[in-house]
This record gives sequence, C-alpha cells and structure tokens, in this order.
Amino acid sequence: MLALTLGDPAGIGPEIAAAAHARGGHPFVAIGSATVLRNFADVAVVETVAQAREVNGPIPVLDIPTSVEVVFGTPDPRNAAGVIRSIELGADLARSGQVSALVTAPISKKVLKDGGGFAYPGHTEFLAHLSGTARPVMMLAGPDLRVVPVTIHIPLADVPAALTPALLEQTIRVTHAGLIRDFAIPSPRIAIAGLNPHAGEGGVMGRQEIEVIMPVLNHLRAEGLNLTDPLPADTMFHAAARAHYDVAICMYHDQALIPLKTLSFDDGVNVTLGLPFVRTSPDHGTAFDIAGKGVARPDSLLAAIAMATDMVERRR
Ligand SMILES: NC(=O)C1=CN([C@@H]2O[C@H](COP(=O)(O)OP(=O)(O)OC[C@H]3O[C@@H](n4cnc5c(N)ncnc54)[C@H](O)[C@@H]3O)[C@@H](O)[C@H]2O)C=CC1
Ligand SMILES: NCC(=O)COP(=O)(O)O
Repeated sequence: MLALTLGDPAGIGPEIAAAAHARGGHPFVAIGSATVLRNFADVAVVETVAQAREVNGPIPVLDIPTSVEVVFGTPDPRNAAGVIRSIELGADLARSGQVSALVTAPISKKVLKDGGGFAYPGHTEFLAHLSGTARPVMMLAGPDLRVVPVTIHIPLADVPAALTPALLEQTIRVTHAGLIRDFAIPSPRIAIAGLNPHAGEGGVMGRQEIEVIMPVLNHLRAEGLNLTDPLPADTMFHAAARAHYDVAICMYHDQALIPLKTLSFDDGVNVTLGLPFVRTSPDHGTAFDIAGKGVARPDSLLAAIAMATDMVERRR
C-alpha cells in the first residue's frame, strides 16, 4: 500500500486522488483532510496503515483536518500547517516501511511559506531534510524523455553561481545510480546540456561549459560513466536527438521542465532520486484555476502511482 498526501486542500489534489482511486490500480492510504476528500468520494477515516489495508471500497484516510474551511481555488495560508504535517507523516510512514512508497499531490510553496514558515523550495528538499539525504535529485520522467534540473527552484540570476562542480558531479552520480536501481537501465546514457546559448560556442558565449562542466565530465568519464559533452540545449530535445540518451541533465529548472511538460504534461511524473524511500508526484501543480470544477485530469497522478509501484518492485 502507498501513501498519498493530498497536497493543498484548495487545489486539485483531493479530486485527482478520488479519481485515481475510482480507476482502481495500486491501493493507497490518503493523508489529509477527510472532510475535503468527502466532496469527491466515499472515505473511511483510519488511525493506522494496518486499518487502511482492511478498508474495501471507500478511500482510507489518515485524517488531518484543515484549520479553516476550504474554498476550492482559494488557498488559505491558515491551512499550511496541516499540509506540512501530512508530508511529515507520509515521510515517516515511508521511512519506517509501513507504506511501500510516498506519492505527493501538489502544494503551493508560497502558501506553505506564508502560513507555515515552510523553509524549503518544495517537497524534494523537505523530504531530503526529513530523511537525512544530502543530495536529493529531482527527475521528471515521461514516456519520451527524462530530465534532471541541476539547480532547481532558484532565481535565474542565481544559477551561474549555484552551478558548482560539486553540485553537478553529485547530481550526475545520484541520477546514474537512480536509473540503474529504480529504472533498470544498466548503463545509463546521460546527455549533458550546456548552460549558455550553443553550449558556449567554444567560450565566446559563456565559459561555464569549459570551466565548470567539462572538468566534471572528464572526471566522471574516467570512472566509466557514459556522458555527452555539453550540448546546445536548443537542439537536444527533438525526437532524433532524444534517441541517443536515457536522461538529460539540465542546468536550470526551465531548461529541463519546458521540454518535459511540452511533451508529457498529462503523463509526466516527478520523482525524487537519492531518498531512502520511493517518492513520486504528478508533474503539474495545484491548478487553483480549475480546482473543484470536476475537470482536473488524474492522468499524471495515475502515472506517478504506477511509477512508484514499478520502482518499489525493482527495489525488492
Ligand atoms: N509537486 C508540486 O507540489 C508542484 C507544485 N506546484 C505549485 O503549483 C502552483 C501552481 O503552479 P502553476 O505554474 O500554475 O502550474 P499548474 O500545473 O498548477 O497549472 C498550469 C496549468 O495547467 C492546468 N492543469 C494543471 N494540472 C492539471 C490537471 N491535472 N488537469 C487539467 N489541467 C491541469 C491548470 O489548470 C493551469 O491552467 C504553484 O504554487 C507551484 O509552486 C507546481 C508544480 C509542482
Ligand atoms: N517544478 C517542479 C515542482 O515544483 C515540484 O517540486 P517538489 O515539490 O516536488 O520539490
């Protein structure tokens, strides 16, 4: 049984969780507000995962009531503490092996910061903190592409300084190990994006490729990793180019997520590599603009549940 945190109660997390449950598939225990989830499905409040396993029909929920009533589409920072608590509980259950994996529905980082003092850019770093993981890696995966942003939720202006050899090396190592362990790719082919236009064009359009990226690649190649040179990012995502690699290591958030979401918005999955437990998530956000209207697609969440299930199987 998986654990599924419901995310921001005013977002689409609860309704896509209900839709995913209705489709069948791998069982999960929801963590979040039973009252909110009841808008979309029959629920059974449980106290333990063992009780959840006995529930047949309704969605079993480890109830974390909201502090104030929820208006779909209008997030309320006063409900932030409960959202944070749901992620902490999910991480505890996954770490202790009571659930096989953690799947998380979307949160609004700003709402959690405003209302709960949340000090993390997202689940990725929070779960790393909770599990004592030094270097979590965010990977987004769809049927046609996997991407990893080396720097994640930081301002674009801060990217060059944050892009250190140590961060790049650790990100590549964690990705390489994750593809072997969790995706059954014995010798991952890893494409590396440049930071600058034309991957710097020999240094005339930026020098990070020469001074930061290439030394790391040379070092890791000596250990046998299969890595490209820094590639111009504008020409590495078309279909023929994608056929040459299993994952693209990208230097910043949008360089990675734009191609992934363009190709696979409905079935892309966000997975955290490097944690001691399996964690996946849909690739989309809280979608406050459509929350509660019955139009949110559960496909990406279903893909996240399926990917978590496959990863758990591969770790056995
Ligand atoms: N894993 C997580 O917790 C994530 C959280 N977020 C958060 O979500 C919030 C909103 O982010 P946005 O950039 O607006 O992205 P978004 O993904 O929430 O919405 C972008 C557009 O896609 C639509 N959309 C999203 N999911 C959909 C679905 N399942 N079915 C149908 N349409 C869907 C929305 O209606 C909207 O028009 C932000 O606070 C962001 O931080 C964003 C991405 C991931
Ligand atoms: N843009 C991806 C995203 O916001 C997901 O972040 P996380 O909450 O999974 O760390």
